Parts: sequence; structure tokens; C-alpha cells
Amino acid sequence: MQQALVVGLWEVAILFVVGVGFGWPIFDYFRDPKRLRRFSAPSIAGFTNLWMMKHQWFHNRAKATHEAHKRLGKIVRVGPNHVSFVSRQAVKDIYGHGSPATKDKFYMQFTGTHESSLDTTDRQVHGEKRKRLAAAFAQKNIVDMEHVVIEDTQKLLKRFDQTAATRETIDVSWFINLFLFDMTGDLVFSHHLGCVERGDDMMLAQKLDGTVYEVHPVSDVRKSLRIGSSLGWYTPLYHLNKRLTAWHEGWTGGSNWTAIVLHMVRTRLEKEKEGKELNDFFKALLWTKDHEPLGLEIGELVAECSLLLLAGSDTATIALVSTIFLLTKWPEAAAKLRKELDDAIDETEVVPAYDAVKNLPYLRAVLDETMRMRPSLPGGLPRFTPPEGMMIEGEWIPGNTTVSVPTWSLHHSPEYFKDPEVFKPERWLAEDAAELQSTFIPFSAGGRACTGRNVSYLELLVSIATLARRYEFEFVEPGFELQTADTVNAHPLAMPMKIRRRNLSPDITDLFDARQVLHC
Ligand code: HEM
Repeated sequence: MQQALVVGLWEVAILFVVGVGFGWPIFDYFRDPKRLRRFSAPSIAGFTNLWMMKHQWFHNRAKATHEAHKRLGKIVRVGPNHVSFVSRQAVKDIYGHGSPATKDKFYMQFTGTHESSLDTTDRQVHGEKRKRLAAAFAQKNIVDMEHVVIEDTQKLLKRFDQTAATRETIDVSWFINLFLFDMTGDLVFSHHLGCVERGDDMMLAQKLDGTVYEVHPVSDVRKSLRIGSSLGWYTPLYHLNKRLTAWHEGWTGGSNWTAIVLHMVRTRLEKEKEGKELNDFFKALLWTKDHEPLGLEIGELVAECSLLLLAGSDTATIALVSTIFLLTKWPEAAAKLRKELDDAIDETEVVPAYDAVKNLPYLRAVLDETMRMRPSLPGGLPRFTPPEGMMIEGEWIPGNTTVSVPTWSLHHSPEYFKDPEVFKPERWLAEDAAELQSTFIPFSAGGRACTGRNVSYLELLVSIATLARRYEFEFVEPGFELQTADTVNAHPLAMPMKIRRRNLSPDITDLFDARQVLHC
């Protein structure tokens, strides 16, 4: 009798949870307190965040949103409380300086013990954090770091030259990822990771008790971003869902990443104690411009550095791999670029100086066209409307609503970019190019746009100029298409290629031997 009652209670409880779980979203959809039903939604997106979570999990959020916009128009409801806009005006309204929208709670997935510049939703806290970094990332400071870019590029060339000599197949995507890990480690921490030299992504990590262990972070980071961003689309139950999915290796992956950064922070602080004067981004987190100590807690240093190391390496990897992919796919553009580079750069240069390449119009157009066609963060970056609501694209959007502009869709909109599926660097050199800039948002826009934009152009223009001038790349598989795993960043998957030397510039081994003799 008692057992029957217990089973009965369980059944009622299950029925209640299922009833509320399914019934409430349907009830709320028809209740429509924010009048969002006026915007069309793909499949179940108007009722539940599961639509977004599913596409995020399967790495195709940006593509699914794009399809929805193509079918349903420039304003689409992509979640019960999320409206997506593909328009120039919406970029201004949502992301522009002076926009009342704040960052969405989606970003809580990135927050550990402390918030970083990227994930804080508080304007004042963000203002202070951004001011600190902005000084370090100013153009005049970055130029002093050019030698790091040049030296790391030479190390990559050494590896690519060997591959070219043997005509073996190489996964270019993998080596570019290693190259940008090395470069970002050097720029942020003055810490050379040596990934390119070893050909692997091994990094040392440190537990809080000081134990040091080895981690291979590429797959850890992807798994961590995959689970975090999928759950991030349903913030009310984020912490509960995190507990329920504690078995997923992405959470361990995230902890390993933090442990890598902790190791780098501690190592860098040791060097500081030894009185070494190092010119890197880390110093902006230790000292004010007038050399007053900032006294940040170690947790905050780890949060900021974790962002810098990941934002710096992942995004630029995507841009550089995509450039090589698109130039190989569109050989006419590659030929034009090589002509410009051969005419402008001295034959004896191996890695040209930034000054020699920064104003080359076709080179810059190639990079911008790449970031248009394959933006590093292809999905919409979610923002939250203020409690009183706001106008977006001429529509009144009530308060506390998530809004975004999907970068991929904006960059592939025929309204702004003629023949959007064609790789056409020339569009950035045409008379109306200035107008295109307002719908070109690879670094986002306004007060929360990328702080690392200047350093990215330095790294990317120098490395593209070097690689395009020195090599011809070939796909091993005819008609190869580069696949990506879109978490928040669109991580490029393998790109097997053969590399041929163009024999224009000096041999890199001679250069290294000369440097070694010099150092002796
Ligand atoms: C091609 C290279 C890069 C691209 C396409 C890129 C893109 C972006 C985008 C779209 C955002 C806004 C993210 C959001 O609102 O969710 C962002 C933010 C940020 N990026 Fe980058 N990024 C690049 C390279 C870098 C580099 C090299 C660094 C530094 C080493 C960096 C540091 C940051 C930081 C600190 C933020 C947060 C800005 C803030 O909210 O104040 N990025 N980046």
C-alpha cells in the first residue's frame, strides 16, 4: 500500500516536471508578454532554446541562423527571448558606441573565479579593465613587439622549408595553430612555448598546490567551448546543467586550460621578481603607465591572461588558415597578391618588416576579404537590451531581451556585398569600399570590440606576406573544402597540403646558422 503511494508520487512528480517543462514554454509562447511572436522563428526556436543549443552543440549555429534569415527575412526570433537582425542599422543600434545594450548572460560560461574584459557585463568594471589593456595594445606599443612576430615567423618557415624540400604532406591548419600559440605566448608572457619547433601543442600546467603536469590544449579548449557555449544559451539553468553534465570532458578541458594559464602567470611573476624588464602585454596588468603597481589578484590576472592567450591565438589562427585556404582556392587572387609582394619587397628579405607591408593595398584587401567570408567568430555576439527596452532596426524591442547580429549572415548578405560567395579582394579597393566598412564586423564594433585588432593586423599582414611570397600551397585532395568546428570561434579542422618553395628569398637554414654564429 505504502509502496503504491511512493510510485504514485514519483509519477506525479515526473508528470509535473514534464508538464511544466513542455507546457510552460508553449503557454508562454502564446501569452507572448514581449510581443516577440511578430518575428518569424525557425522550427521550435520560438518556444525553446533547444533549437540554438542543438545547433551550437553540432557546430553549426552560424549556418543554421544564416539559413533561417535567408528563409524568414532580416529579423528572426532565434530563441524564446532572442531576436537576430541582419542589418547595418542593427550593428549600430546593438554594438555601436552609445548603445544601451550590455553583454548577455551567455558570457557567464567564460567566467571562472574572476571576470575578464570579455565576459564582464558591468559597464564600469569593463571600462576599467579595457583602459588597462587599451594602453598596451595601442599602435605605438605594438610596433616594439614586431621582432617577436618576425622571429616566430622564421621558425615556422624553417618547418615549412623542410616540408617543401621533401614534398611531404603537412596539415597546414595544425602548424598555423601552433605558430599562433607560440606568438601569443611570446607577446603576452614573454614565454616561448616552442610548439612549432616540436610540432605539438604540449604546454605545462600547474595545479593550485604547485604540481606541474603536461596538457595538450587544442582539443581541451574545443571541448570546453563546445559544452560551455551550448549550455550558455540557457542561462537560468546554466549552473544546474553544468552539474548534470559534470561527466563531460569539456569541463576538465576548461580546468586544464586555466591550469596552463596559471603556470604561465606564475612563471612570468617569477621573472618580474628577478627584476627582468620584459616588454609584453602582461606588464599592462602589473603596472600603470606611471609605473605604479596595480596589485591585481592572481585570479584576475589568470582571467585576463586566459582571455588574451585564447582570443589571441584561436581567432588569428582561423584568419590565417582561412587566408591560405582561400588563396589556394582562388589562384588568380594569389597571383595578384604575389605580384604586389614581389614588386614591393626586397628579394633578400625573408620576413618583411611591418612598415614594408602595412600599406600594400591588395594584401590588406586579401585579409579583409578573408575575414568577411570566413569570420573567426561567425555567430551573433549576444547583447541584452536595457530594462526600459530600445529601438533596433526601427523595431521596439522590450527590455531584458537578447539581441544579436550574426556576423556570417551580415558578411554574406547580398544587400551589402555583391556576389557574397565569391572571394573578391577587389571589392575592398573599389570606390564604395568605405561604405562596406559599416557592415564589416570581424572584430565586432563599438566599446566591446576587439582590443587586439592592431596587433592582429601586424601578425597577419606580416605572416601572409611572408608565406604567400615564399610558397605555393596545394591541396592534396582536389576540390578540398575547409571544415570548421564552430563553438564560439570557428576552429578550422585539418587542411592537408603540399608546399612548394618559390625560391625568391634566401634559405632560412642559412639565416638560422648565421644567427647562431652571431650569438656565439
Ligand atoms: C584575427 C584576429 C582576431 C579577431 C577576428 C578577433 C575578434 C574579436 C571579437 C569579435 C571580439 C568581441 C567578442 C565578443 O563581444 O564576444 C573580440 C574581443 C576581444 N579580443 Fe579579439 N580578435 C582577434 C585577435 C585578438 C588578439 C590577437 C588579442 C590579444 C592578444 C585579442 C584580444 C581581445 C580582447 C581582450 C577582447 C575583449 C574586448 C572587450 O570586451 O573589451 N583579440 N575579439
